[in-house]
Amino acid sequence: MIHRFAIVGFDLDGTLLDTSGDLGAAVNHALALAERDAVPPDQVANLIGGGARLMLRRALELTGGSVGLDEDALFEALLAYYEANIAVHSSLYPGGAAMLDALQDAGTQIAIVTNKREAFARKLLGALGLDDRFAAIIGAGTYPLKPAPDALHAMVEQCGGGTAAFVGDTTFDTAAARAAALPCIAVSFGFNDRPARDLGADAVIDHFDDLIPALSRL
Ligand SMILES: O=C(O)COP(=O)(O)O
Ligand SMILES: [Mg+2]
Repeated sequence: MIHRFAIVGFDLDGTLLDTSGDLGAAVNHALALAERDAVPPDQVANLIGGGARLMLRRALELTGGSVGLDEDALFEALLAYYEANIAVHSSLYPGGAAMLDALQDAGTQIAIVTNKREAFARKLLGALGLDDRFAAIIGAGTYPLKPAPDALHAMVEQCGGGTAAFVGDTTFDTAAARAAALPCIAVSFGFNDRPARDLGADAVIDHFDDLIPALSRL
């Protein structure tokens, strides 16, 4: 046994996948409709983690506020653009494929819990040829968003129960894991809303090669 967990859950944006290019393009599409400047690529990561609505709100705040704008219409435009361009610049972080293989070879069930809309999460994972691997894919739509623990409880249930750990990149993930009483590992290469060592995780990894060793120490 390489680690003690029957289930390892992953956050999607900024944890398993670097989606900042496509999310950034979608948010900048909405900003352009509002005649706002684009958010520079190095600032896009700071907008992501609490769902698409919060991403748009944060982008509008950065570029002059939302007074006088039809935020609902901008949000719909953002979603439509994102859905049509969901996997143009998105890919697994380095070492992700080998790490998922190693977990599955060891008999571990892998799952996704994301604040991204579930249909989008499934479409993106499908476009990358990854959707068949996961025992559960849970996105926004059915349960309250992370940091609420509900989706993590549902993940364990959908995987048939057992000891679980969660891997994430923001305080939305670490707080959800804490609330669900699951051990949590933070990745330092994602869209961290605080320095990775301050996210409140049980361990921090800088590369997916270090995930299984970190799980085995929990
Ligand atoms: O949609 C978001 O803002 C974040 O999604 P995530 O939960 O996969 O990081
Ligand atoms: Mg994330």
